[in-house]
Parts: sequence; structure tokens; C-alpha cells
Amino acid sequence: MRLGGRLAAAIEVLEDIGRRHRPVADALRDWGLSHRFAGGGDRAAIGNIVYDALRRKRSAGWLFGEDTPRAIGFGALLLEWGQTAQSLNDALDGDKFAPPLLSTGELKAATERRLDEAPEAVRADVPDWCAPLLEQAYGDAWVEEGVALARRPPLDLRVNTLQADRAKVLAELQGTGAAPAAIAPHGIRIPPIDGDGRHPNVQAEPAFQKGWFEVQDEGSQLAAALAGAEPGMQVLDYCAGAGGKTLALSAEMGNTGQLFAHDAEKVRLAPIFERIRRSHNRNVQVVSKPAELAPLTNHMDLVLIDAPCTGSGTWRRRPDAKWRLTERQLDARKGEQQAILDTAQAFVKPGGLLVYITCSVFDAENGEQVAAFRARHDGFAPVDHRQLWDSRFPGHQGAARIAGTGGISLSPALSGTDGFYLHALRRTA
Ligand SMILES: C[S@@+](CC[C@H](N)C(=O)[O-])C[C@H]1O[C@@H](n2cnc3c(N)ncnc32)[C@H](O)[C@@H]1O
Repeated sequence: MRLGGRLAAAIEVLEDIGRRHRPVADALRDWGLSHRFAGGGDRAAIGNIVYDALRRKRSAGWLFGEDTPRAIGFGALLLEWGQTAQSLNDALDGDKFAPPLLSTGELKAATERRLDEAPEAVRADVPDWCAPLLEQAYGDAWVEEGVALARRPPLDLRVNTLQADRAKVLAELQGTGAAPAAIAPHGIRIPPIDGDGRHPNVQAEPAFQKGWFEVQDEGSQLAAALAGAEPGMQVLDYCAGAGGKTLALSAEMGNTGQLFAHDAEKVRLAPIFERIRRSHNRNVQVVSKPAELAPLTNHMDLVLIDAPCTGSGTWRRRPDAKWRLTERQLDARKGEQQAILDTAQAFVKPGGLLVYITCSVFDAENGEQVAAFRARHDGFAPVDHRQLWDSRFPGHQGAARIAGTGGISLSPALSGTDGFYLHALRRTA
């Protein structure tokens, strides 16, 4: 397929996503099933246009004065693929599979409209209602952070130190662009792809099958490392999901002590069994029934709450979620976070740690949530987060926002990671 056919397919997929409110991955998969002639390169290119269009939906739409699938599809190529309106028309001319060429009016709009004159929320590529929330979190840097949240993400891996070391995994991944991550000691980064490229399928690597590494954003790796799990500890991962942090904690603990992995949803927890097997974790017990957690009350050295949240820190990877999110959903997540904090705190032993994590960039789910928890519960005091960060990641003082006793926040523009928040509280009574 030439560029025109790929763009037409991307516009079709964007129409499907808009019409049927479907997740991007589902819409792309269905398109692939009904167009079996398309090769892997075509599918990757179409996927890239679709994801770019969703990441840059507002700024792409701004160029044409509307955010129709056609406008944002073309806009993605203008903003992210180094095309100009004229070079696009030249490339599409004579391609019978291409969408109609840009009209005189569209050419004029795309040539004359300037993104640097657009309102801030357009440049930041976020819904209007989210702009004040980003400003609250990032102050003057909020547009820059919005822009970074709309960029293509890297592919990050965490070396499973129970099975391998970084040099060994890097040697296996030679030729993929893999390099040591900037901050995470066991992290490996394959940079964001350009244009119609695609990341290597690392999960097909024998090294992955042998459990030498996991796919995990560097921010998630840093959050897990900051939680402070140590060999021999009793740890409860209360919202373990598919176990991304569980596996990292288990490795930090050197496969010793006990790590209980719980989640309210059995379906979310299901993949953890295969992952534990592949990664050779021997200190993890999966506890799906809340009643079976009762004996752990007051006994845990560390309780990790990787809370359900809006996921606004992961918009680079799930840009459709950015446009689907509503204030009502934010309120619902806040209610869940509050209830989980109130329940999970009871498992911390006196002197133990309660560590709260989200992959949200909104203070309402982060610092404000922890402040409200502390107002409801005596006996928990924040650790010194500056000291915590500096001791774990010396030499990276400026790579996170640290608000004294107010937690640690990671962001794409400052930290080069997904947006994450971590707040560690010690039980004092
Ligand atoms: C951010 S995800 C966890 C991701 C996971 N820790 C990881 O690193 O891959 C949040 C999880 O919280 C779970 N959850 C939601 N409400 C819960 C509750 N009341 N108790 C325990 N888990 C809950 C969800 O099912 C979801 O799997």
C-alpha cells in the first residue's frame, strides 16, 4: 500500500472508533481481519497514523478548523510525519486508494493556520476541562507537559534480576536500538519509533520467554523501586492487577520473604500466574478473596496501593482514553481510591509503610487524595520524599517533582516517563 491507501484506511478506522466508541486496538484488529491483503508494514503504518491522530487530535483538528476523522488523519501526517499540505497532495495524487486530495479551502487552512496561535489547551492537546487540572499539577510547565503526553512513547523493559542482568539482555536485543534507561537501574529503553516504523516484537524473543525481562514503563519501574521492598519483608500488593509491580517487588526482595498479590477483579489478576511462572518468582502468593487477607491485618512491612485511576499519565500509550475521560469518571476513581486507602491501611504493621501510587497526573487523585486520607486517619506520617528519591536514584535530583512531604511525581517532559505519582507514609501508631 502507498501512503494514500494507508491514510484512507486510518481515516476509516478513526471513523469506526468515533462511531462505535471502540478501543483503538479493537478497531485496528477488526480492520486487519477484514483486509487480510494488508501486510505487517501497512498495518504498522496505519496504526501509527491512527495513534498520532488521537494523540494530536486537538492540534491536528485546529489546522483544519474541525476534528473530523479526515481532518485529524491528514493533520497527523502534517504534525508528526514531516509532510506539508502540498507534499501530501503530491504524494496522494494519482493514487486511486487515497482519500480525496486536500481541497483549495483545506490547503489554505492547513497552510495559514499556525499552531503557536492556538489556545493553550489545543497546543497541549487536552480536553478543556483537563487544562486546569494539568495547570494545578505542573504550574507554568503545564502546556509543555501536555505536549509531552501527546508524543509517541518509547518501549521500556525491566530486566528481571532474578534471571539476568542488563548487559546480558542488551546483548540479546542487539540491533533493536535498546539502550540502558536513563534512571531505572534495571531499565532498558527502545526509543520511540519514527514515521511508519514499529517497535520490535520483544515478546517473541527467547530472552522474554525465559523470563529475563518484562515490558514495563520506566516510570512504573521507578515507582516500584521507590516503594522500598526489601529481602525478607512481608509485603501486600493490594491492587496487583496483572502483576507489573508485583514482579518488580519480588525481584527487589530477591525472591525472599512473602509477597501477597491481591486484586478485586479476578479477571485482571489472571495473567499474573503465567508471568510469575515465566519470571521464576517464588515468593508470591496470589490472594483473590478479600476474606483471605484478614490474617495479614497489622502484619505487613509494606502495603502497596497501585490504585485504580484515570490513567491520565499514560495518555501517550492510550490516547483514546484522553478524549473518553469524563469528570464523572474522575469522581468515581476518587471514590474508589478513598475506599481502598481506608481498607488497605489496616494491613500495615506499626512502623511499616503504606505506599500509594497512581499513573495519574491529577492532584485530585494524588496529593489531595493522600491529604484527605491523613485527615481521616491519625498515625501515618509521610517519609522524606526528597531523601527517598535521592537515595534511590543519586545523580538524578532534577528528574522528578518532589514536594517535600507531598510525594514524588514523574512526568514525560521532566522525567521522560509516563506520568506517575508516589506517596509513602509510615505508620507511626
Ligand atoms: C493501576 S491498576 C494495577 C496495575 C498493576 N499493579 C500493575 O503494576 O500492573 C489498578 C488495579 O486496581 C484494581 N482494583 C480496583 N478496585 C479495587 C479494590 N477495591 N480492591 C483491590 N483492587 C482494586 C483493579 O482491578 C486494577 O487491576
